[in-house]
Amino acid sequence: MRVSAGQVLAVVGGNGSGKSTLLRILVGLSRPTSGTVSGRPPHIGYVPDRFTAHERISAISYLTHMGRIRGMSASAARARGDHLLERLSLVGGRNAPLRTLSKGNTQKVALAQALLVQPDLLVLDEPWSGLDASAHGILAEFIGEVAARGGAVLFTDHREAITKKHADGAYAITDGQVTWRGGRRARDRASMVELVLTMPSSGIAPAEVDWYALPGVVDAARRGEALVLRVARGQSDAVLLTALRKQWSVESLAEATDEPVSSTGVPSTGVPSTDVSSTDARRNTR
Ligand SMILES: Nc1ncnc2c1ncn2[C@@H]1O[C@H](COP(=O)(O)OP(=O)(O)OP(=O)(O)O)[C@@H](O)[C@H]1O
Repeated sequence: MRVSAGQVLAVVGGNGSGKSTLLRILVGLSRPTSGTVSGRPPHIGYVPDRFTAHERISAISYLTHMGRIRGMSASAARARGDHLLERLSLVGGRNAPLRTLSKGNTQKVALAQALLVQPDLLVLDEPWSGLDASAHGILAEFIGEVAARGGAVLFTDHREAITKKHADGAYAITDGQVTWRGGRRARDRASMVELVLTMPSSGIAPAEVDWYALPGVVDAARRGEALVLRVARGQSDAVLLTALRKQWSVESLAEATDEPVSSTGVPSTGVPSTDVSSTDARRNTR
């Protein structure tokens, strides 16, 4: 199974087929008996299928606490938490103790905690369950925003209509086997740009850059003298700025094609996509 930056993917399958288990393995909460996960990005947002909140702590105190655990300052975490709860229209208010919240409102707090730090990978286990119609729209906005920034999103849902509407593609789990069900690549393509960098005419060699460490870069490869980067549209300005500061010249910037720029690529310290492979999943490569 492969989850690329900028993609929104669904995992579908019947009750008990192993969707939640696969997601827990992906985020690192469960260890697979066999198989590996590679390329997990630094910031992962996760909404579990069950979010038990029998706590006295208020919604905003909980979010502030979670933000602090993830390295945010208390004031930044509180401000971000407030912003997210406001967008989600939390009924009961930010100061409501978690244990007094309804299922849907608890789900909103779970969603907010996953988005406190902008995630490179957002993993949502049946995120629509319990949410009302207006919150459905906000959830779709959040998913779109993460993907537009070059993050990957993976979610589960039982309903075909939800999967078709929100995902670029889907993996299905049947009898312990993960298979690619296909999908569209439109969002992925539209949100990627190809940036071609060359040596400056001054002849001064540009500085080395770990391109994969820059947010939004999903591919980097040499093409002759040039360096070709595939970058999420939302991050292309920042990547461009870094390139110019490191003495590269910009030859072109265009909408990316469907194909990766190269299969060989530039050696990286980070990996731009997350792979999950197991004895079973390996038989079904995309
Ligand atoms: N690959 C696997 N090998 C062994 N056990 C598994 C595997 N995948 C899932 N299970 C077990 O199957 C049970 C159900 O799995 P899980 O909760 O992941 O299913 P699900 O598809 O999310 O179900 P639901 O749609 O009802 O939420 C769990 O007890 C889990 O430990």
